[in-house]
Formats: sequence, structure tokens, C-alpha cells
Amino acid sequence: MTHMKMKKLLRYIPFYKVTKPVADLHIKGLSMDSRTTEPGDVFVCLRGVDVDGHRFAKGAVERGAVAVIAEEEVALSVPVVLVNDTSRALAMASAAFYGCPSESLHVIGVTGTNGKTTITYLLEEIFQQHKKKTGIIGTIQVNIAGETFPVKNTTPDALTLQRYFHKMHAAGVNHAIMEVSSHALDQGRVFGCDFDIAVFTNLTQDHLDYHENFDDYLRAKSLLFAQLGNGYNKEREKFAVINNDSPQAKKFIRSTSQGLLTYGIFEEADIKAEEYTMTETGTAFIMTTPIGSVSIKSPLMGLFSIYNMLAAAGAAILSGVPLETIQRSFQQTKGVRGRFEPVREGQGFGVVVDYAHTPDSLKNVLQTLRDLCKGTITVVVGCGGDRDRSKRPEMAKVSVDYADRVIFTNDNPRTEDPKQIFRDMTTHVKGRYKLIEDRKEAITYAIEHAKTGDIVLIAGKGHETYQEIKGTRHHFDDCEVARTILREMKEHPS
Ligand SMILES: CC(=O)N[C@H]1[C@@H](OP(=O)(O)OP(=O)(O)OC[C@H]2O[C@@H](n3ccc(=O)[nH]c3=O)[C@H](O)[C@@H]2O)O[C@H](CO)[C@@H](O)[C@@H]1O[C@H](C)C(=O)N[C@@H](C)C(=O)N[C@H](CCC(=O)O)C(=O)O
Ligand SMILES: Nc1ncnc2c1ncn2[C@@H]1O[C@H](COP(=O)(O)OP(=O)(O)OP(=O)(O)O)[C@@H](O)[C@H]1O
Ligand SMILES: N[C@H](CCC[C@H](N)C(=O)O)C(=O)O
Ligand SMILES: [Mg+2]
Repeated sequence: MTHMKMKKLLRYIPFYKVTKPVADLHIKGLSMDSRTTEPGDVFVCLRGVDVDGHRFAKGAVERGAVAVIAEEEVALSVPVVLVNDTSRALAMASAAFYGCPSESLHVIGVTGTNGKTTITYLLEEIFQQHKKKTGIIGTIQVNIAGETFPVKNTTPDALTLQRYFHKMHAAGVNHAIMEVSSHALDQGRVFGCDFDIAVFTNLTQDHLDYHENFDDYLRAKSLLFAQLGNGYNKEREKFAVINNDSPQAKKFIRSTSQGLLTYGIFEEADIKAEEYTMTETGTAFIMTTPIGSVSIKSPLMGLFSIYNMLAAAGAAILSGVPLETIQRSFQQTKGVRGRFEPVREGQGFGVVVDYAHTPDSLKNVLQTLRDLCKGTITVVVGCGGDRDRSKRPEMAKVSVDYADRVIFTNDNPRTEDPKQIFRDMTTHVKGRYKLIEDRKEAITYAIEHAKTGDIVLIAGKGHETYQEIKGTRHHFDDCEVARTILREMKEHPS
């Protein structure tokens, strides 16, 4: 789509008031950033977390914006469309501008504190086995039928998101799988998106820097289920796939009026894992489902991986995938980059890189390692700067409670002083840890002190390839660093 009539665009925005007639106005695009606005664009003023986009409306008009969507009157030479909520208006306008592409895609949204990326990749593998063309949007990257794009956010802004859906549609993708963050739900980034299936993983502490409290975090997450079925396409049935073992399951179930499929291990559920076992090589269980039972063997480790497989299986079954395909896919899965990823250079101890950056995920991973480890467990971990401060002492406590040796180090201090982050982390833990600010030094120390049968967990950064310090991103990759150290040790044994 290269242009559209403003009149048509406005049909998708339910309530608005215009300051000047827009009947004959042709628009060439939408913009939410005055720095990149182009002639013919409609500029949408977003009330940001840092600044108020209304301040930039004039600048956008100077760059050629032909209309502005705003929440308050702004004195401009072009028509201003007044709405209650510009974020949601942007989402609807973006969907309209790109021809509502999500309506013609089979869209699966995954939300929850942990497991989103993993489940989306499990689903990508299943659908590819099922010979579907996939598009995936999430923390690691966007991948549209094999073409990849770097990401700034786990869930992109509404305009970028609709552009990706449009690209998917044009590339012949039929299955779009995406992570939906609580920030995205709160800011209406996915408001213009017609989800067919919404998956809930779990809800534990994170992001309380952004959300006022845990209830506010829950409310944001539940919006995905509340908006299920609100799209224009009423022909296809919509489903919520809910983890019934989560203490919050009922609240999510109550948020939707659409179909429901539950999964779990301990509570009653439509999809259940029974007789599960865990070994050094993975997990095995019997998966009972509404379409039959199947025996699952997978290289994925830990109880949390079983939950991720059940969630993926739920969405896949609702998408018409046979159980045998799901079974084969779980057996052959390569896992996800930076999620419980082993680094093997022939050393006699284990090194695992994992993206655990919340108290609950760290606990899950350390518990899983405890069951596998014959020796001692060392954890190398830090807490991100400019993020939830209240999770810092919790993550430190989990480290000290579940690992034998604890090394606290930097993990993207961003604009914060690392020493303040360490102070926050260690207020309630006494002794039993070592502080090594430089992450490479910390990893080196952990690996050099590991003995046969031990395990070193390097947590928090997973797939990330940078360390952000004072606004600058320096190249840093946990797997790469660990591999280099292990190789040097092999070449120069001391
Ligand atoms: C805190 C937060 O959520 N920030 C997001 C938000 O930016 P913002 O509200 O701060 O925007 P702003 O800088 O205040 O600007 C407001 C408006 O003015 C405009 N502007 C600004 C300056 C100017 O000169 N001209 C102009 O027009 C901006 O384009 C914007 O439209 O909206 C942007 C567009 O959607 C996001 O990219 C940005 O994410 C930042 C980068 C971020 O770090 N977000 C994190 C916290 C986040 O969203 N994380 C979640 C979850 C991660 C996970 O757990 O997996 C995610 O989905 O990534
Ligand atoms: N179902 C789960 N329950 C608890 N912890 C999990 C679960 N799945 C994965 N984890 C842990 O959480 C970490 C992050 O997993 P993943 O990247 O799949 O989650 P995410 O929800 O996408 O996270 P983010 O919000 O950062 O994008 C993993 O490295 C692992 O330690
Ligand atoms: N998407 C999450 C990832 C955090 C990962 C951790 N390495 C950190 O930097 O805190 C966030 O931006 O909050
Ligand atoms: Mg993710």
C-alpha cells in the first residue's frame, strides 16, 4: 500500500473529532516519530514514557505531515484528529493502513513472565514440520519466511508490527507467532492485531519498575485475553491456552469470552504431562490431550520445559497439527539460542548459558541443574540497570539459596552505577558471594575454579551480544566468552 484516503483510515477509529475537514486528504504513510516523518504522512502524537509526542507535532508538520492524530488540541496548519488514546488509535490506523494483515494470518500471541521466546520457537519448529510458512516476532529477532530483521523491543510498536504482518502476508506466510510483552499490552502496541490463539505461560515477579504493582502487571497481561476476538474477522474461532497450574490461571480465564484450552502438570487440565521423568539428556512424559495421548521424549531440560512444550502443543493442536508431528518436533528440537545452552569444549564440567533474568526463572534453572549435578554449582549472574529494582535482592537470594558458589557481576548496567546495583542485590544476603564487576573476569574465575562433575551457570544474558554500560553497547556474548576461556584452558593447561 503506498497511499490511502484519510477518510477511509478514520473508519477504523471508532471515536474522534476533527478540527478541519479531511474528506479529500490522501496520505502516504503513518509516523510516530517527528525525526523520520516524511511528506504525506499522518503524524501520531504518543504520550511516551520519556517525552510527550505532542511536543513534536509542529516539527512533523514542517517535515511534511498532512494531518496529526492527537489527544489534545495543537495549533497547526493541518487537520488534527482528536482521540482519547493515541496509542490505540495508532494501532488501529496502522492495521487499516496495511490492509488489516493480521486478519488473514493465523496469529498466535504468547504472553507471561517466562517461556515466551521458547514457546514461539517450539511452535515455529512444529509448524515448519507441518509444512507451513512461518513468521516469528520476539526477543531474539524477527524472522519472516527465512528473512531476518534485528529488533529493538520484544514486541514492536504498532506501526512496525503491522508492517511486519503486511510483509508476512506478502511473503506467503500463513502462521505468525509472536511474543506479547506486558509493556506492549499496556501501550496498545498489539491493539490492532487479530489473534487467533493467545497463550499464557506464567506470572511471577518482573518489570515492577514499569508497572505500579503486581496487580497492574497482571492486568496488562490479561489484556491479551480480553482483546481476543475483537478483530473484524469473526469467522474463525479464537482460543485462549492457559497454564492451569499458575496461581493466576482463573483471572486469565475470566478475562476472555472465547474458547479455552488448559494445560498443566499438577491441576486438572485439557492437556497434561503424566509420568514425567528427567535425565541428563532431557525429559520424557506422556502427554494426554483432547485428541489422544502420546509419549514425548525431548532434549529440553527441566520441569519448566515440560510446561513450555504443553503450551506449544496446545496452540499447535488448536491449529490442526497432528500429535505425531508435535511428538517428532519435540524430539528433534534444537532448543533456543541462549536458553539452557551448553558450551562444550571437551571440559570435564558443565557450562550452561541461560537467559534467566527473573527470580523465578533463575530458581527453575538452578533447581534443574541441582538434579543433574554431581559436583558443585557455580552461578555467574547480575541484574540489569534501569529495570525492576525490586527483583535484585530476590535474584541474589535465589542465587545464594540454590547455588554452591555465587559470583555477582554486571548485566547491562545501562545508565546505573554497577555498585548501586550490587548494593540492591546484596542487602539481604550475607557473605557467600563474590563480586567481580567485569563479566569476562567473573566467567573466567568461575570456569577456572570448576572441577570435574561441577556445573557453571552463566545467567541473565542468554542470546544477547552486548553489554550496555552508560548508554554504550560493547560486544559481549556469554557463549563466545566461555568458549574462548575453555579453549585457552585446553591449549595452556596450568
Ligand atoms: C519504557 C518503554 O516501554 N519505552 C518504549 C516506548 O518509548 P517511549 O514511550 O519512551 O517513547 P518516548 O521516547 O517517550 O517518545 C514518545 C513519542 O515521541 C516521539 N518523539 C520523540 C522524540 C522526538 O524528537 N520526536 C518524536 O516524535 C517518539 O517517537 C514517541 O512516539 O515506546 C517505544 C516504541 O514502541 C519503545 O521502543 C520503547 O521501548 C524502549 C526502547 C524499551 O526499552 N522498552 C522496554 C522496557 C520494553 O518495552 N520491554 C518490553 C518487554 C521486554 C521483555 O521482557 O521481553 C518489550 O516489548 O521490549
Ligand atoms: N515456563 C517457564 N517457567 C519458568 N521459567 C522459564 C520457563 N521457560 C523458560 N524459563 C526460564 O526463563 C528464561 C527466559 O526464557 P524465555 O526467553 O523463553 O522467556 P521470555 O518470556 O521470552 O523472556 P523475556 O520476557 O525476557 O522475553 C529461560 O532462559 C529459562 O531460564
Ligand atoms: N527484555 C528484558 C531482558 C532483560 C535481560 C537482562 N540481560 C537485562 O538486561 O536486564 C528487559 O529488557 O528487561
Ligand atoms: Mg522473550
